[in-house]
Amino acid sequence: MTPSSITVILNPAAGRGRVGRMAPQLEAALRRAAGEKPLKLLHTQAPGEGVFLAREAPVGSRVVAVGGDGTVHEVIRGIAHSDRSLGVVPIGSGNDFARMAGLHELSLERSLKVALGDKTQAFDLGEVNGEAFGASVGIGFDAQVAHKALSAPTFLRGMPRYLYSLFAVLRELKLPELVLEAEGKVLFQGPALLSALMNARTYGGGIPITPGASPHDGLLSVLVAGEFSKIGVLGILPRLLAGKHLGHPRVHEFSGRSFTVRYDRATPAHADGELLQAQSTYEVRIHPGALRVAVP
Ligand SMILES: Nc1ncnc2c1ncn2[C@@H]1O[C@H](COP(=O)(O)OP(=O)(O)OP(=O)(O)O)[C@@H](O)[C@H]1O
Repeated sequence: MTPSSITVILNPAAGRGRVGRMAPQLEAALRRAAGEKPLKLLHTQAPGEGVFLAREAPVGSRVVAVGGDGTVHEVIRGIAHSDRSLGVVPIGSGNDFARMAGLHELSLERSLKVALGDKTQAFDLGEVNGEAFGASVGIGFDAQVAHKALSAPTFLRGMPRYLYSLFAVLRELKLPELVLEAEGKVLFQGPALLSALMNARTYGGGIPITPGASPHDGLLSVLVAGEFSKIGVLGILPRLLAGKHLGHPRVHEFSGRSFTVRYDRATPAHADGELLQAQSTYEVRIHPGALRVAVP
């Protein structure tokens, strides 16, 4: 369906500042791709602002996120459960939402055309503690590493920053106790390294945590990594990166529409790679087909 108008939300900080550097070129290309369609170009000024800008977009419009998963996440939160549709021009570091939607390998020119185009598809929409998400929720170790990275020395960037944070978390590793429930039934109980509740197959920039997940099956794919020692973590990480972790006896898989994830303490979590306020309980569910996304 043709959107009534198009609002483009650019995050100048995304892709380590690439969107900001490319902004004049991107804006010119967007105007060309929009042709006669009414187009509004907005830049976020600060983290979180994308939610509000997207919320103000007109009824029935297309809201296009130009940036990475964080930008897409904010736009999704702003348009969830409305009649607005999402366009994505993936210029981030991770781009797992774009990967899920089959957009990440398009040329820039093609991805602009697709993001502004009329073809859309219904995607399942996630919800964690009342807030929408698109691709992933991760709770535990991976979120702790992301949290630690916020306070890592500023001279460390990219992979060295990640490795520094990973070993800092590993040094103090003390697993929380997890109870995972669905429909009143306990599915897992015990110490847990991490849990992932996924719409997408990947998170963290292509890590295939739930290779069987689909954003069109009306279900969340859930993975729990149970009790792992420090050495055990170092053993499972390379398997995880290669998508070879599923046969491991302490890795458990579930699927369903709604889960309660309860920890014995506040445990860090992220949604689409964006850190959430740490809680001890996360209610996670899926709304089948609730998000319309522009696709090739
Ligand atoms: N004007 C801004 N200045 C600084 N940060 C911003 C601004 N607008 C948004 N942000 C924040 O920038 C962060 C990074 O954005 P985003 O995730 O889109 O890019 P990325 O990190 O390069 O990509 P990915 O998440 O795919 O790895 C988000 O947490 C978002 O809230």
